[in-house]
Amino acid sequence: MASAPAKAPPRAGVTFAAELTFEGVHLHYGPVHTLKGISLTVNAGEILCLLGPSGSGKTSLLRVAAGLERQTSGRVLMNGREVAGPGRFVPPEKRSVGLMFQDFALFPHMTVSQNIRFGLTDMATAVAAGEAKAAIDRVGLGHHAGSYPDVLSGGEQQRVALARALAPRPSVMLMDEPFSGLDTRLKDSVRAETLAILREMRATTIVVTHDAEEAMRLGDRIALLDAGRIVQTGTAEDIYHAPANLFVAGFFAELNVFDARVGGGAVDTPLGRFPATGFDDGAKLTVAVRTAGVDASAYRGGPTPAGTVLGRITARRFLGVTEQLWLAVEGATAPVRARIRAGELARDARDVMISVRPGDILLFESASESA
Ligand SMILES: Nc1ncnc2c1ncn2[C@@H]1O[C@H](COP(=O)(O)OP(=O)(O)OP(=O)(O)O)[C@@H](O)[C@H]1O
Repeated sequence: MASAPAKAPPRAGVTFAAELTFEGVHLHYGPVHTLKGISLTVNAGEILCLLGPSGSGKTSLLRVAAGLERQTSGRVLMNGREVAGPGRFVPPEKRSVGLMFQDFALFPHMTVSQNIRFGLTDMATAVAAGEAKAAIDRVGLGHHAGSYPDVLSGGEQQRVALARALAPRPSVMLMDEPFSGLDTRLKDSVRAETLAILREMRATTIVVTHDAEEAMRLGDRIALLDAGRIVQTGTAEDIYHAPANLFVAGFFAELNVFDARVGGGAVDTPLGRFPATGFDDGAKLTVAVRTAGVDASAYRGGPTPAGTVLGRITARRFLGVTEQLWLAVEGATAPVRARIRAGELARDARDVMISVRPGDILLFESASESA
């Protein structure tokens, strides 16, 4: 039998994952109605990303799940058992939840080892020491067990915070923007390693983020929050391909947006005429075209192929793999933006033929009409 690679990290202890359910949860902070009827189930062992703009209520929902905040109405259940509701409130320390915050919240006067053992007070000393050591080794910080947090890098502090949250083997892990304090280069590797550990532990996890790409990288599913309401829940692919509304579409991709009215089963936009299947003639639509779905090739005169419109480059910016173009197009009140592969358009191109990939056109009934 092949032996395991010498440097394989020790494996993380497995938790007993719980299903976590929110039922019609409302939360008021005085006059501020922060959560407006949240109903959501996070399956046992699932990693769910709670995504939304600043102030949408992500942290508040996490605090309700942890028991740090008591909702105004509605219920929270773990494995079908009410942990917060009209008649029952289980305090945070009795919920088997692990918490990890954006600033890591390590105790500066405690060593790495003491920080991790902090959450293991219910265990016999020898057992706690063993569990803490296993958690430290799993995040690769065995050599720093006796160090104080201030000598650790940001990435190392993140790993201590992760080990501390996971050492008691919580049934549910709640992570509030756990990577936002890290620089971009470090973020990718720390995120991948964290994900690997969460998968090993099989803890039910909610990760709060305001970054759609991060949510797509991490989550089995994503729940998108806007102003205290969940606007859509699904896999990254589901949401990207079939966003529920313009807000969701705009959260997942950069868009060009036009207003149009359906006529003859289609809409006319500055980028061409697109089919409007499923909408009534006369309906007012918002047409969103992902910038990554707009293509441009140099125009050197003569007739243009069907399905293309002409535009003039007003600005272009090299971004490494891609290039961003700003295009003046007849009928468009704002510059049309295109995200093309870098190097595909001649440097001297000025006038271009623009085409749009059908899969990148999204049609929504205009808010004023659907209200
Ligand atoms: N303790 C509090 N007292 C009063 N209002 C609060 C309190 N905590 C949060 N809020 C308000 O509730 C709303 C949601 O805040 P929350 O922190 O949950 O949003 P968030 O989506 O996590 O935002 P961010 O990404 O900026 O952290 C905001 O309007 C906020 O001002």
